[in-house]
Amino acid sequence: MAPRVLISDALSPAAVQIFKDRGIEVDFQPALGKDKDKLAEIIGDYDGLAIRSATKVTPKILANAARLKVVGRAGIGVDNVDIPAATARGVIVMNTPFGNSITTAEHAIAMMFALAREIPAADASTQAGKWEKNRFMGVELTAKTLGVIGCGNIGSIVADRALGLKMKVVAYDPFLSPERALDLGVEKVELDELLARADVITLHTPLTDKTRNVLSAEAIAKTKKGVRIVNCARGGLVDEAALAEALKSGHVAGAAFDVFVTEPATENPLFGLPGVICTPHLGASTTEAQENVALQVAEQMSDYLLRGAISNAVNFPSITAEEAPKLKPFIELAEKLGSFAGQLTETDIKTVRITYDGAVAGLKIKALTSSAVAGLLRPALQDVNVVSAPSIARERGIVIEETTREVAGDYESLVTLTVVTEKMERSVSGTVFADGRPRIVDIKGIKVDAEFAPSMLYVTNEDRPGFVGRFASLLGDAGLNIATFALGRDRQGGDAIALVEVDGTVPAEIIDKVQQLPSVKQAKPLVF
Ligand SMILES: NC(=O)c1ccc[n+]([C@@H]2O[C@H](COP(=O)([O-])OP(=O)(O)OC[C@H]3O[C@@H](n4cnc5c(N)ncnc54)[C@H](O)[C@@H]3O)[C@@H](O)[C@H]2O)c1
Ligand SMILES: O=C(O)[C@H](O)COP(=O)(O)O
Repeated sequence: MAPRVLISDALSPAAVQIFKDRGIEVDFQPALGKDKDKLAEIIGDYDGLAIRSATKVTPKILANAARLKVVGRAGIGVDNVDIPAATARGVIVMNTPFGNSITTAEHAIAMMFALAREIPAADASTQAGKWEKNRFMGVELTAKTLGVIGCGNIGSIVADRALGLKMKVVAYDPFLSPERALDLGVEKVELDELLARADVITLHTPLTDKTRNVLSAEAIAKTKKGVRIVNCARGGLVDEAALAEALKSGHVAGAAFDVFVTEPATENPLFGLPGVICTPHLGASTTEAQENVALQVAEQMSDYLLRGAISNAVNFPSITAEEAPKLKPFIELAEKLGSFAGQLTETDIKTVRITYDGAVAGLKIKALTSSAVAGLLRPALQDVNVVSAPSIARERGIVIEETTREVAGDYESLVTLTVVTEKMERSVSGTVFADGRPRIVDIKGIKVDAEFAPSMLYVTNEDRPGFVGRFASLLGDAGLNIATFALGRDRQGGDAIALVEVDGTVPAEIIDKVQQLPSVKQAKPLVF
């Protein structure tokens, strides 16, 4: 069945065409994001949800989204998506981190000019027939200091444009390296120095616990008298009430805001104050940027839904379309090794150790580890997948350790999963042969060679004559056909293992009878 995608925000229709061209069914309902009840009602029918900022992907929406595999944000900020809730439900969340950066930077520069020359007020006055030539006395930007708070993708484009305007640029960003600052031609400073020196301040950070109210009443008090403030990043970076006071007192000469604490902003402390210019979250709204992000998100979502390739996911490592087919058999192997160990583990898992030997060590092992952990947890928790597994394991205090060794041993690639509980430590290893099928090759240090089959019996016993005959007769008498039989032992007369593929499920009473056979230590049904 073709995957189905819902577009619930005003994306460029270019996205619809991409989905169709890729063979994905698509419903374009650009106003649906504002109707959360309707969205909750229909989201269960879709594998993918493409959004901008109007759709709020809440735990309630996710709870109804049984089929949902991916949320694609045509834009940058994913603060309208509950990422932990999506991750816990195994939903990939991806964005388009660069597609609207230039456009948004241009909006910030436009806002700075609009403030410097009071263009909106001058326009309104002129069109009202007032010709107030003496009312509007602007400031020149050349040689003024621009303070950039957050010098990432957008902040650095703004800095570049400002340098082109012959401004001096100082930047506050704890993650900006001195080398990058030098490359950009900006001066890296602490926040207090930026506040003291900037004629214009522009914000370009995400909204986090650290950046909320980065321009608080206290910070605004440290700015130069006559400073102008531009916010085209996120509402909440500036204390709106404190800024309103500073505008009224004349300490701040102007503020140009594209984003607000509450959006849509129908009322706000800044509205109507002198020197205030507002736009309705238009930073990314140009034909070019919207086309970029729509095309990109549709490609990314299609690649994931059709080929398992992951790019720009905020809750999972990237996997390219080239890597995906190479990873696929190893993802299956890791997941099955995890499942094998999970079905045999009855007590709390403390640590999971995964070792990648040989060629597999060069693949995206994060994805493999996540698959192994998903397989391991699934016997206990049905609702876990490769995206949610690491966070669920973390919540349960399970330590995950990974080791890679590029040198190959007996196998070109070998994946070994070791589970440590309070009572025991159990290892299982597997590989993928040229046929692309995963195989178990070692259990607790005993060599075997078995494929994973839908219904299997795992038996450990003492290596004594007669076991195989008795065991096979027991299954035969019960009408159970043995499809494949893999045996291994550590030494003659030592510990032995049998991994047996049977047609159909093995009834519990037969497992009990196997368990009672002489020399048998453990008998366990396994399903894959
Ligand atoms: N108005 C719009 O329509 C619009 C459009 C696009 C993006 N945005 C918003 O613009 C913001 C920036 O986007 P970007 O693509 O440049 O992001 P980015 O991740 O490339 O850059 C953010 C920068 O902020 C810095 N930062 C993080 N914490 C900081 C802190 N405590 N103090 C100072 N700096 C800090 C980071 O180091 C990074 O360099 C985001 O919030 C994004 O959602 C708004
Ligand atoms: O984070 C973003 O990309 C911007 O805030 C743009 O939001 P929008 O897609 O709703 O215009």
